[in-house]
Amino acid sequence: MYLLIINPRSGGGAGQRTWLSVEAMLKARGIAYEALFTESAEQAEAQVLRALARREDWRAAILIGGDGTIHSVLGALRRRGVPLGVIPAGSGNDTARGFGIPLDTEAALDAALQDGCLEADLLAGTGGLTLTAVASGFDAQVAVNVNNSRYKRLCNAVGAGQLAYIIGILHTLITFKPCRVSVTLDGKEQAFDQAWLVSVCNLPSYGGGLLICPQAESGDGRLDVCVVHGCSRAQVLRLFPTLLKGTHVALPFVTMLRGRSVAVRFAQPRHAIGDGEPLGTAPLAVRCEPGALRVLSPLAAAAEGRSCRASG
Ligand SMILES: Nc1ncnc2c1ncn2[C@@H]1O[C@H](COP(=O)(O)OP(=O)(O)OP(=O)(O)O)[C@@H](O)[C@H]1O
Repeated sequence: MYLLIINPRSGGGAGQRTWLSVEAMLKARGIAYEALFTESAEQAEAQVLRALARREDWRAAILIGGDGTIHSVLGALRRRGVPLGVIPAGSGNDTARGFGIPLDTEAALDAALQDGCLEADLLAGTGGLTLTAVASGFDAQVAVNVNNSRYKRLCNAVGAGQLAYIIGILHTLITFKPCRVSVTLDGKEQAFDQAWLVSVCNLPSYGGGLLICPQAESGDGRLDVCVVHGCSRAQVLRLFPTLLKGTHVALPFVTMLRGRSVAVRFAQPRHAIGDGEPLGTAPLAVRCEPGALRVLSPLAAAAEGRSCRASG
């Protein structure tokens, strides 16, 4: 029996449209499932826990939504053995990208119905559990500004969602002031002056494919950290296109770190987001929780040592 978890509102209504086509595919293939529509991020974890407790023969929890929806159910799936399948229906879909899950609905359903899964780490700490990245500073401020803006609604209404983020970057670039940050990695503290952002990653990309930590691997028991510091506004602006290929790692004002736990303390209050959802402005403390989640992934077949079977 499969549990389908659906956020109809994800991707501006893509969740509902995707569900309708998945429902038709499941019926056509004669696959047994129960559908659970989550009402809000706050209630989702309890809804999923209740559903999981109702029976013991769940083969997988297949989620239709974006990274924010996945974020809301991580607590229910952590260390539970029921693997997570993802049918992307968000605007960013960085979880799907990180696990090699196709963006096409039928191909993603195929990936969720096969048995190969990966043991994935989670980021635990400030704001609970995160699967993709905890971002703080400039990038989080862009997300907060875009979400609170009128231009986001205007851009979405004309089908130009990406444009809202370009406007958001320019808008934030004018107002944001870098400041000193202390980054304590596995107990060792380093300080960076004029810091723009510190991103703590479990998967390589955030923001819809921006490769902020291109070397990050979800199952290596480590978190990857990207610090952007000591650069001008023009250099930050030029940094964004390089994130599409992850070539920013070679720039002199970018420092990449790797470890098991990290604490981030900016000299000024700075916003943070986890899986694209707001986490507030408190200092961050994040640790890697190895193998806390099983994810159904087409990459499982090629992964040595960290692949698992959904039925096992
Ligand atoms: N489980 C849930 N059920 C209902 N609503 C949710 C749930 N989780 C989050 N939400 C709300 O729905 C919004 C959209 O969901 P989601 O983040 O999955 O899609 P998105 O923002 O379009 O895509 P992405 O996160 O991939 O960019 C979230 O920002 C949040 O406000």
